[in-house]
Amino acid sequence: MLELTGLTRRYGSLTALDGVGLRLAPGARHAVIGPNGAGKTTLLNLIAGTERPSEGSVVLDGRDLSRTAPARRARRGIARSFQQPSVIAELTVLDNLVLAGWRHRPAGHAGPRGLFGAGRRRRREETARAGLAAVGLAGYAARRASELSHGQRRLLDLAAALATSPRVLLLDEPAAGLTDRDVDRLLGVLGALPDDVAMLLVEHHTEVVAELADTVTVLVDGRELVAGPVRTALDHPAVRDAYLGTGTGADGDGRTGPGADTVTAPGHGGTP
Ligand SMILES: Nc1ncnc2c1ncn2[C@@H]1O[C@H](COP(=O)(O)OP(=O)(O)OP(=O)(O)O)[C@@H](O)[C@H]1O
Repeated sequence: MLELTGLTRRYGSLTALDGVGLRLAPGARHAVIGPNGAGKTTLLNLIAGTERPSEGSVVLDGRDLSRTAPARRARRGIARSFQQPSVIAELTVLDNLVLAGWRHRPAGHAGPRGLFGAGRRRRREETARAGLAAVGLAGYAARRASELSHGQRRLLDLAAALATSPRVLLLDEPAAGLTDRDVDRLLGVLGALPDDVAMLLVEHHTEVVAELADTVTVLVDGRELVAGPVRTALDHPAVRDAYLGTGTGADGDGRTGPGADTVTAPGHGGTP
C-alpha cells in the first residue's frame, strides 16, 4: 500500500504541489490528470524520490520513504517510466533490459561479476527476452537502442521499469508521441499488468486514462480539484471547466454533475 499524505512542494514562492493525499492499494489503477503546470510531474518526482517534499509524507507498506534516496525507493518496489525514455542508446535493446533488471536487485544480491557470470547472465537474458516479447520488441533484441523509434524506446523504457518487478509503477505520459500502433501495444502491456502491481498514470489522453484507470485525481494549480471514479470525475462540471474547458460553469462546491455523489471535490476553497 502506497500512502501519500499532505504532499507539498514549494519552489520559492511557487507552490507546485499543495497538500495532496492519495492511497494506492496493490492492484490500484489510478490516473492523475490536470492542465500544464498542475503539479503532475512534481507528484511523481516526490514519490520516486528525485525531489523531496516541503511537507507531507510518502509511505510504502508502513515504511516512511519521504527522505529515502531514489535508488533505495526503486529497490523497495517503486518503478518509473519517463517522458523521455531513460534507455542507454549505445547498448543493445536486450542489454538495456538485462541491466535494468540487475540494477534494481538489493545490494549484494549480484554485483557486476554476477551480471556477466555465464549461468546468471543466461537466466537474466531469458527474463529480458520475455520482457521484450511482452512489449512487442522481441525482434529488436540485438539492435542498438539508438536504432529504435521514439515509441519503441518508450516501450523499452516501460519494459525496463517492469523488469524491476515493481510494486508501484509510475508512468509519466506513456502515450505521448506514440503512433496509434504503439499506443495499442502500450494499452495491451499495461492492461495485462500483474494484479498486485499498483499503477499511477499521469496522462493527457483522456481515452488512455479511461481505458487503463479505475480512479483519477484531477490536479489544478497543485491542488486536488476532484478525485474519484474515472467516468464520474471526467464528467464533473468543475473538471470540465478547469481542465477540458467545456463545463457548465459550476461554482460553489461544484457537486451538481453526474455521479457527483461518488466524486469528492475537496479543498477547493482557496482556488482562484
Ligand atoms: N525545479 C523547479 N523549479 C521551479 N519551479 C518548478 C520546478 N519544477 C516544477 N516547477 C513548477 O511547478 C509547477 C508544476 O510543475 P509540474 O511539472 O509538476 O507540472 P505538470 O502538471 O507536470 O505540467 P505538464 O503537464 O506541463 O508536464 C509549474 O509551475 C512548474 O513551472
